[in-house]
Order: sequence, then structure tokens, then C-alpha cells
Amino acid sequence: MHGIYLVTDQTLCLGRPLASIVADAVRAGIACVQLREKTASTRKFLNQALALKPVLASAGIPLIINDRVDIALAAGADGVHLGQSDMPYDAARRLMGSNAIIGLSVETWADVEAAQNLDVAYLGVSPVFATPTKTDTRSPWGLDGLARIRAYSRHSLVAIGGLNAANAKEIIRAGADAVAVVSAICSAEDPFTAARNLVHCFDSSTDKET
Ligand SMILES: Cc1ncc(COP(=O)(O)OP(=O)(O)O)c(N)n1
Ligand SMILES: Cc1nc(C(=O)O)sc1CCOP(=O)(O)O
Ligand SMILES: [Mg+2]
Repeated sequence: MHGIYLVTDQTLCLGRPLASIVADAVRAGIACVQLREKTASTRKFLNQALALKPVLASAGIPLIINDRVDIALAAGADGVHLGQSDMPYDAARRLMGSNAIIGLSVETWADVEAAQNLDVAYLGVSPVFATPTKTDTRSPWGLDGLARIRAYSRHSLVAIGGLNAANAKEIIRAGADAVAVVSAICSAEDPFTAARNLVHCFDSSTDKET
């Protein structure tokens, strides 16, 4: 996993359709989309996933489903993001198959150690900074915690929590392979420009432009 990773939240889109925010972000060059619906019905969640799938597939961008392996399978999504209270990795892998992208949140050092033997595509470093978007988190890792995970883990690291264009560079310097954002794109006045700024920030902080 590498680049800007959009995690969606329909409730933070300021009344705009999620599909238009995702389309703007795709046009701006983001690398991945996670559909995260914490309150929608199963049917609405699935319909959102089915609607996004062809748009993202034609852009070559993976669609990851938050929490719900059943929705991921029913929508033909590319993968699932699992938290520490969600379906365990082994069960999700059995259901999703060997090609599926499975991401896993790490909230504690024990989580990081336990993940070392799992064939996950990335670790979600949860959270790097405290954020009003998700308040039921453990203590933030901070930049030092992120760097400590980078030094130990064999996995790709997706940083999440309180990230935006102002702090993306230091997050990458601390060892993140991808920067995940919700509000910095979903709640931006101009989601395309916000996503493009994040993509430029990412590209100028990595080998891509050096
Ligand atoms: C990339 C990424 N990292 C962490 C999370 C958080 O997952 P989880 O701990 O399961 O919390 P919810 O998102 O389900 O509230 C994530 N979604 N994505
Ligand atoms: C979905 C999510 N997971 C987190 C975690 O710490 O696991 S923080 C978070 C929300 C991140 O939102 P924003 O980019 O607006 O700060
Ligand atoms: Mg979860």
C-alpha cells in the first residue's frame, strides 16, 4: 500500500454524494478507497460498494470494505479492513481467498507483534493523532510510535488519525507508506483540490519525484 488512502464517511461529506467525493479523489490521484459505513443498513452499504466498484476498477484503484467481509464478498471488492474487534485475520483470509487485500489495525505494541506472522497487506497505525472523526480509539501512537513500528514491522504501514496536508510530510518521514484520511477530503470545501494537495505532498516526500 503506497500513497493517499481515502477512508469514506458519508456523514462528513457536508451533504454531498459520497460518489462525487470519491470521483474527485480518484481524479486527483489517490491510491486506495475504503468504504466505511458505520450506521448504514446492510443493503445500503452493499449498494454503495456495488456503485463504487466499477468506477474504481476502471481507474485501477482498489476498493476496500471496512469491517464487513460479507459486503466485500458480495460486492466483489478487492479487500477488507479489519480492526482488533472485527473478524479475526485467519477467518477473513479463508473467506476472502489468497488474493484479497486484508488490512489490520494495530492499536498496541502487542498487536504489532502479533501481526508480524500474518499475511496482511498493511497495518493501519491506529491512531497516529487523536481525531474527532473517531473517538473510540486507544492512545495515539504519535510520530515516535509510528517510527518504532516502522523499525520493527515487515509490513506496509498506513497511518491514520488526524492527518492532513500540513502533517503528511512528517508522517511519511516517520515511516508511513500510505496516509489515510477521512475529513481532510470528505469535509473539504473542494475535495478535488484537497486530494490533489495530499497527493502532491505524498509524491514530493517520496522517491517518485526525486
Ligand atoms: C486504514 C485504516 N486503519 C485503521 C482503521 C480503523 O479500523 P477499526 O479499528 O476497525 O475501526 P473502524 O474504522 O471500524 O471504526 C481503518 N478503518 N482504516
Ligand atoms: C477511521 C479511523 N480509524 C482510526 C483509527 O485510529 O483507527 S482514526 C479514523 C478516522 C480518521 O479520520 P480523520 O482523517 O478525519 O482524522
Ligand atoms: Mg472495524
